[in-house]
Amino acid sequence: MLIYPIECVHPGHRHYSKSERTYVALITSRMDRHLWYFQDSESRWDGPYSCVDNYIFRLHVFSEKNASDSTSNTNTLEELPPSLTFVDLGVWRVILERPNSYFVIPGKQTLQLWRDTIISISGILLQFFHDLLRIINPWTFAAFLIAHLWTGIDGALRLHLESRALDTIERSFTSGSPDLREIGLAITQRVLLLVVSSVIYWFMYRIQPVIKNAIKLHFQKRILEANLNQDFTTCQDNSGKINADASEAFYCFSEVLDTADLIFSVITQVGFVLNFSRNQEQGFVFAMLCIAKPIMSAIDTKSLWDKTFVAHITNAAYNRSTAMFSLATGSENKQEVLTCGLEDYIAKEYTKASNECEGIPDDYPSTLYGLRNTPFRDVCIELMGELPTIYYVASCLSQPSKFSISTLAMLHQTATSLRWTFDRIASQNNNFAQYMNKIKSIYDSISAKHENKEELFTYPPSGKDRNEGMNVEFEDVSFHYPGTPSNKLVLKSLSFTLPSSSLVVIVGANGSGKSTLVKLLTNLYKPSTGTIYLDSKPSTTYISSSLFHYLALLTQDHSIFPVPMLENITMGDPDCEEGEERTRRGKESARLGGAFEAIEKLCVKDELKEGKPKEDGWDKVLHPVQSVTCSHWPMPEGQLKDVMDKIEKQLDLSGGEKQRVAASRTFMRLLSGRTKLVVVDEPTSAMDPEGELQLFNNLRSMRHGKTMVFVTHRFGHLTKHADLILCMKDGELVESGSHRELIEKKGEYHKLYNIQATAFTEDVVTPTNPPSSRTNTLNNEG
Ligand SMILES: Nc1ncnc2c1ncn2[C@@H]1O[C@H](COP(=O)(O)OP(=O)(O)OP(=O)(O)O)[C@@H](O)[C@H]1O
Repeated sequence: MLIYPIECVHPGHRHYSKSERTYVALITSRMDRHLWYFQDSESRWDGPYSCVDNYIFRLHVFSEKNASDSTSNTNTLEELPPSLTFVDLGVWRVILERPNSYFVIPGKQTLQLWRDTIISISGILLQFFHDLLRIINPWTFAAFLIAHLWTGIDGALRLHLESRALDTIERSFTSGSPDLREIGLAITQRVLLLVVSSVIYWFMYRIQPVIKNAIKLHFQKRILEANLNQDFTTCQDNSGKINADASEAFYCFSEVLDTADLIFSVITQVGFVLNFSRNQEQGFVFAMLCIAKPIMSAIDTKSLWDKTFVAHITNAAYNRSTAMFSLATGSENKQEVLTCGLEDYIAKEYTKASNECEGIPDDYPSTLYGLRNTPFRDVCIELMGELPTIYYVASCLSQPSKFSISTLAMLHQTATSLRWTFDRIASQNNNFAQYMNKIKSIYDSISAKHENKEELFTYPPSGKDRNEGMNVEFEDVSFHYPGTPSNKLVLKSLSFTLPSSSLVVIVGANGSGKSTLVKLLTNLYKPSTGTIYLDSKPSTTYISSSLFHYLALLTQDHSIFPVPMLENITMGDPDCEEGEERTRRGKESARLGGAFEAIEKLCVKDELKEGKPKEDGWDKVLHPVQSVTCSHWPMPEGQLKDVMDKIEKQLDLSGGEKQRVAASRTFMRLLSGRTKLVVVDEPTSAMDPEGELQLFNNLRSMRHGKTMVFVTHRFGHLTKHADLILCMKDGELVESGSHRELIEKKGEYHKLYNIQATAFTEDVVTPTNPPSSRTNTLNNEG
């Protein structure tokens, strides 16, 4: 089941109960109600964030009319705090920090940005280089550094040699007797410089991939560890997501080196200019005029990158056309698009929406922001660029005897190099700030902290009987999902006890809080108020990892991992000793979970591995990570395409079979013998009735020494075995007791139960089972 990109989302999170996902799909596919629209709070931009960073976008509800009448930008934000302001640029709304004063000295902001960036990142930069020195061999590091810095000297050296060569040639022409030795020496030096530079650049580009890979692997490992150490609550929160990209670390390094080169270039080139101008009358003035334009454009850039901002698309028609485009192109939507006959509808809606936003630019906000400048500034800067030539021509006209071709050529060369270097400074300014932010975000991510600071004890507590399941006690527990703006309670004042080794069934209507209860039971979330006691100690006082060691959780959201099928199952008990025993247990678990036959069926001949008869289904990786890339897409017909198709070929299992694999993983965990609490949350939605019955029977057969909790809408198989049934409604525990007690109460449980019972008794009418003799199978169970 898919959620279309035009979806209803709670602000700040994207979670639904299982049934809500269905309702959203229904609402969006029928289009007969309000169209709920969500502005993506994740489309964030790099930049030095401060208060804008955590600004939460509000859910905005458009009526269908609003959505179609949407060429104008709509204000989808909560009232902005006074320190923020916004500007609409094309389809974008850009939220910025309000400037302290509208009169800004040109260049002041740029200089402030440099200062702030340097102050805020100097510590991190030191740590970054300290880490790099540990990752990269010091000799390679030094060689790479020197090669990089060479690019800074290279320009000035070339200018120097060129000036010497030109000077010698001019002197030869004017004197009438060429100084061949001098000319030869100048040319040789220049050739030597070219050779040395080429070798250095060759070396630099050769070792660059090696260094890049070492840095990426190092930071990838640290990001992986940070992700693994992150607790569930933080990981569910958008702002807590670890989004850092390890490959960026190398580019950050490269950016720091580029900046160092640049500084070096500036110093050496300015040095050359000063030296050169010492020998030329008015040379110094000329040099200053050369750099006036680049300096001016460097410090007075009207760029968005030197501002703290968040940009988001507020043009509803634009968002709608994007949504329609993704509906048409996403392979995950294809089935529903075809079967609902949505082709014409999507094409029509796309055209309608894209017509509405025609002519409204959607370029990057920073580009659009730059276009707001008046032409006056550009004209002034361009005119400044002409000053050196005007100045030189004027001085030649006033003193023609001083005219020299070589000086003119050199001054021209110098002016070009200087301009180029200063232009680089203008663009480097933004890049440097961006990349420094990236380093910061990488380090922020890898130092993400655990939420629970009180963890004191390891589970199980001393004195716990090995043959007993976990005792669970809820004392006045309420819960709201962290980050939900309204703090709406999803569970309200729950108090109950699940005795050790009992079999408990939780029932209730959709959205009543069953799965949330499961997340609290398994310690994924902590209660907002109240206490959960696990074997008489508050759950928050246990070290989470030690507690998880004794838990087994099976839900319908379990996934197939991108590893071989057998490993997919044996990962249920990572502590199981490698080798034959692990394989035996894996296969035994597959039998118990009902996945054995499905996995055996995966046995196929691997056409690429010549001579290898058949690949074992147990070794098959169902959803391998993408490993193939090609030069053309789609690949033209031919042998190369055949090879690619074979590499790409994938097998798949049915939904029910995948659930069986996930169940097998849980059995692997149960076979470890240490599990004390088993929680099963509707894991059989896609299974056939026989498979479901078998799974529940197999789970029950292993209940010795375990407390077992089942969440289910299908009561038949389980309730008659339950020691305790908890019936939930709107986040409250409305009834609890045995099946018989709850039926006798004639309350919520009785109502839910009877709906299922009636469905069976009214519909199953066969010649051997005439209406008069209908049997109420389910009621008889009670
Ligand atoms: N991650 C989340 N953040 C915020 N609210 C959530 C989150 N997950 C669920 N909810 C809300 O909590 C309520 C209870 O959801 P829960 O999944 O516990 O219900 P349920 O009883 O398991 O429903 P179903 O039978 O449909 O699976 C729902 O109203 C849902 O919108």
